[in-house]
Amino acid sequence: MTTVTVEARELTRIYGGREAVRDVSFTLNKGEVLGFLGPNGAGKSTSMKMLTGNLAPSKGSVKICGIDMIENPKEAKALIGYLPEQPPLYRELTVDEFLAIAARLHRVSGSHVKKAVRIAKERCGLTEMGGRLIENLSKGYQQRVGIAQAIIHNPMVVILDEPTVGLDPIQIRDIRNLIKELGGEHSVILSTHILPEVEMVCDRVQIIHKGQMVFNGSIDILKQQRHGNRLLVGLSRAPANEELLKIPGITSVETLPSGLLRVRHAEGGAPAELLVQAAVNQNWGLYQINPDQTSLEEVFVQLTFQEQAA
Ligand SMILES: Nc1ncnc2c1ncn2[C@@H]1O[C@H](COP(=O)(O)OP(=O)(O)OP(=O)(O)O)[C@@H](O)[C@H]1O
Repeated sequence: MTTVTVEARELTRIYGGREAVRDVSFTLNKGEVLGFLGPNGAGKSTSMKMLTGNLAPSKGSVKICGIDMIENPKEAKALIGYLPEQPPLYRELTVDEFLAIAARLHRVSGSHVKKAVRIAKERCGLTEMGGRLIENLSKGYQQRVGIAQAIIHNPMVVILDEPTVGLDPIQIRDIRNLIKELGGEHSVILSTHILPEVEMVCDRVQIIHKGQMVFNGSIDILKQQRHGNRLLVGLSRAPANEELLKIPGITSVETLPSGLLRVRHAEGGAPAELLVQAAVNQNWGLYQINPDQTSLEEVFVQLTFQEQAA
């Protein structure tokens, strides 16, 4: 049975008469990692703050495991772990000291604090770092400490706002792996402006643009959009485009600067086999044929453009 952990309904936030977030609704199930994707200024942080009870919505509601954030904020917040965009770290403390304080703030009972700190450190790859001052850690390790404080009370829902910003590629890879692992036991909402990050880490994605949701679906649907209806074809003795257009299903042919041909085909049509047969029969010198994927960036532009045009 799927357990709904987060239910957001028509979340709206108005700043000085301007809607920073408008009518954002979604549900999140146990174990899912949801990507909350959007360019800078789209309204991600504002949404994260409303979801975590740090900012009151102008309209709409949030329920965490069925508990209403406005009616029962204490109970609802206890089920959430939150890493804000600016991690709340006491840099002059050691990792152990800081995590012990975070545990107490999250109401972990005195006798369980030590164990909670140990488990959070283990899960975040910080076991060897307990005695180190936070200010002396690399940014990647500081971010791990930020995630460790978010999961110290073993919350149902973990909300991470742009957790990989400012990290180097290795640190980014490590943090993404850690987020994936968290998804097994917790529900995770990952706010990010990086499309490949969502593809690597998330099961589901929501795209927010100018405060409104423009896409809400499984990561597979987003990936399918990337495949589009295009093939990249290399022919060393390419015929005139008209010859290729005679192949059933092919709707257009474009020669790219690299010499490759971008062949578009009708929705559902798969002319690759016919094209290969024709190339062999007519000695066109076929040396490459593969799907021409739309980048996630292109998909994003298409989705946000559709929204603007609507
Ligand atoms: N306290 C505030 N007062 C007025 N406007 C605000 C406030 N906080 C955010 N905004 C505006 O609301 C919009 C959404 O901001 P938000 O920080 O939620 O976006 P974001 O997607 O998280 O972007 P970023 O990744 O750059 O933080 C922006 O236009 C921002 O300028």
